Amino acid sequence: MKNIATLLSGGVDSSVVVHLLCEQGFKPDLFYIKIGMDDKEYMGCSAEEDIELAQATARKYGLTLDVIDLQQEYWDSVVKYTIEKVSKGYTPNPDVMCNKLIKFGCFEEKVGYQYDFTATGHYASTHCIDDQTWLGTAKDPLKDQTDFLAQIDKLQVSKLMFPLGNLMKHEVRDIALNAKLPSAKRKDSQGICFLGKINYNDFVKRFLGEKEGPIIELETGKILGKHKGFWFHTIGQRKGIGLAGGPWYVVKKDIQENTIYVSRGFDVETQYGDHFTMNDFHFITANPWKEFPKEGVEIKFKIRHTPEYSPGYLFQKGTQYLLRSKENLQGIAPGQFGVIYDKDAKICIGSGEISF
Ligand SMILES: Nc1ncnc2c1ncn2[C@@H]1O[C@H](COP(=O)(O)OP(=O)(O)OP(=O)(O)O)[C@@H](O)[C@H]1O
Repeated sequence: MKNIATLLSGGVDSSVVVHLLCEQGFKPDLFYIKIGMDDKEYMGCSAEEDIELAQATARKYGLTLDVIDLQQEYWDSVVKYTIEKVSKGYTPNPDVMCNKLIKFGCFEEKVGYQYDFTATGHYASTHCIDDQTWLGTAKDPLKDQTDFLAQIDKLQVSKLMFPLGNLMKHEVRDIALNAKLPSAKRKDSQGICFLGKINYNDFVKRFLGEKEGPIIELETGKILGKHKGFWFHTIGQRKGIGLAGGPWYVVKKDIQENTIYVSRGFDVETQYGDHFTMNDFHFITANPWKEFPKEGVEIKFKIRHTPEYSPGYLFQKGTQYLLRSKENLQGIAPGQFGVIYDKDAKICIGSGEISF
């Protein structure tokens, strides 16, 4: 019998994982990971509510729930990475790092290593091809979370179980309602591990403060207003720029000068690009392409958390990888991960940070 650790958040998805595993005859040990600060200013009381719901689920199935405190580790790794990137003008992705370093990193070192598998409620799948485990996409394209998992490694993926990968979200909700799970009627969580629970700008302000700088129209050079620090803005951003007569989009940032450049209009050319390079490209399981043809390898990719996979070509240039998109892309922001899939978007091959 497989020995399974299950990461339980108190939300609907991971509770359904517990239900499905028990239905299959497993008796998983359940773990809630504490990653936020106890500081109420940051967290409100949602962690307490999460833990109560997780405990209720554990009781319902007669399983044990342990709370694993990884707050310090989270701040030392994920928060540090986030602030470092933001201060250099990049657009970080804390969720990607939380999965790699915390949920499947520190947790594995402290607890997970004692188990054969770790199960989570991520919408993703695993596939065994040629004796190796590969990360696969989820059946529900709206819920697929492989882009958040695209920095995990071969060892991590080989130990993971994603029991929801073959289900649509509405099926998961139905299972939760029919099984009368304590979390059945809970709303979906909104992305970013703990940052989703606080105001992102307040969080950034606490670390980097404010520093006024100009907002300039790219095409005319006209100063249109002021911003409070380039770190509050990201390429492609439309909301929260504070200018009248829009839509305005952030199209460029000058970090040295603390200047934000914007363009106006629904479909302005300066918003678009069709290629980017990635540093330190990370293959999850292996590099499936022994050689890169001159015309590139045909792939699908994502540069942000969207349901669509975009078509493009991947090229290798020394230690860097270059992606050329078949379609124009809006808001290519350095720091985001370019996540690469096979051409049918079935396997998530890996990811690399988009460089300036
Ligand atoms: N604090 C936590 N402790 C333990 N596991 C967690 C925690 N947060 C998330 N997870 C695990 O990671 C998975 C994906 O997390 P995400 O934040 O995307 O939640 P979700 O898709 O809304 O899932 P859920 O409905 O279970 O909260 C969860 O299903 C769960 O298995």
